[in-house]
Amino acid sequence: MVHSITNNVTVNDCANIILAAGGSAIMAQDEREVAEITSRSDALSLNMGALRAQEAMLLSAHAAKRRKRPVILDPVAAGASRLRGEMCARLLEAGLVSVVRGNASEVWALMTGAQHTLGVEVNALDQVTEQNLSESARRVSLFSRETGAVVLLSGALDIVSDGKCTAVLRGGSEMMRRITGAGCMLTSLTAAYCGANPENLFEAAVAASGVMKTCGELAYRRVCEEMEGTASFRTRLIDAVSMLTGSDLAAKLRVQIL
Ligand SMILES: Nc1ncnc2c1ncn2[C@@H]1O[C@H](COP(=O)(O)OP(=O)(O)OP(=O)(O)O)[C@@H](O)[C@H]1O
Ligand SMILES: Cc1ncsc1CCO
Ligand SMILES: [Mg+2]
Repeated sequence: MVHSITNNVTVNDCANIILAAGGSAIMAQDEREVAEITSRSDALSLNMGALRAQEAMLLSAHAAKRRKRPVILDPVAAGASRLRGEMCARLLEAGLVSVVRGNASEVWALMTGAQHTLGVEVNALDQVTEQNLSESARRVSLFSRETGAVVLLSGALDIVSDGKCTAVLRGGSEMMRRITGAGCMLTSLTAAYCGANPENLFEAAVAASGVMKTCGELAYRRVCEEMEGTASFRTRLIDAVSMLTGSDLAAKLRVQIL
């Protein structure tokens, strides 16, 4: 059971991907009930696209900490306004975050306080490439040690680190960037797997990254076969998660431990 405080743009996709993965979803933001809902859930997902629910986020995060439930932070557009960066910093500095899942611009903004992202999408200059991979992985690992949170930085290459071990996952599809919410869905999937595997959040984050990359490939293959576009891709992505088997995943998964 994942309790999500998330944005209105992608909330339905977030609920559906959790269900597709075998979890249950509850979206709740009212300050009078959130602590109770979090206490009864296995994981809490906080998405900065729902910044109006700041008080609810803090109440929920404290409830999760009391119950030792993992808290997954999606720092949506962390570099786009001071308020977003400050709220993320507040949660991180209070030790309320177990896993951070963001794109490169968001993670670098949290690390440096820089505000050069215009919106929710990654800035091309920030992206992880094969050329800057080892330096990027070093920074992600450092950020994980600084915050005590597992960090999942997503993009063409996903990097996952718990400060000791760092993994790189390749694959997925360019089309994942042409829909809104692939990142929010990855955050939701991460929360579902962290709720199911609270003893090993690094492994849970690697699993979420690997499932999303694999399903992005399966969905892309399907839309190409059917000559479909981005709206169908979004549907096919959730379809692929709901139909994925362990052997499909084992056959496709490519995890490199650095
Ligand atoms: N160029 C790419 N090639 C392959 N996979 C990609 C690419 N870009 C993103 N992805 C995948 O898309 C998913 C979402 O990651 P992304 O970094 O785009 O999130 P985001 O920027 O937070 O998205 P949003 O805010 O729109 O939800 C991840 O599974 C990631 O691996
Ligand atoms: C487009 C958008 N704006 C705030 S949240 C969100 C969803 C993708 O992050
Ligand atoms: Mg995002």
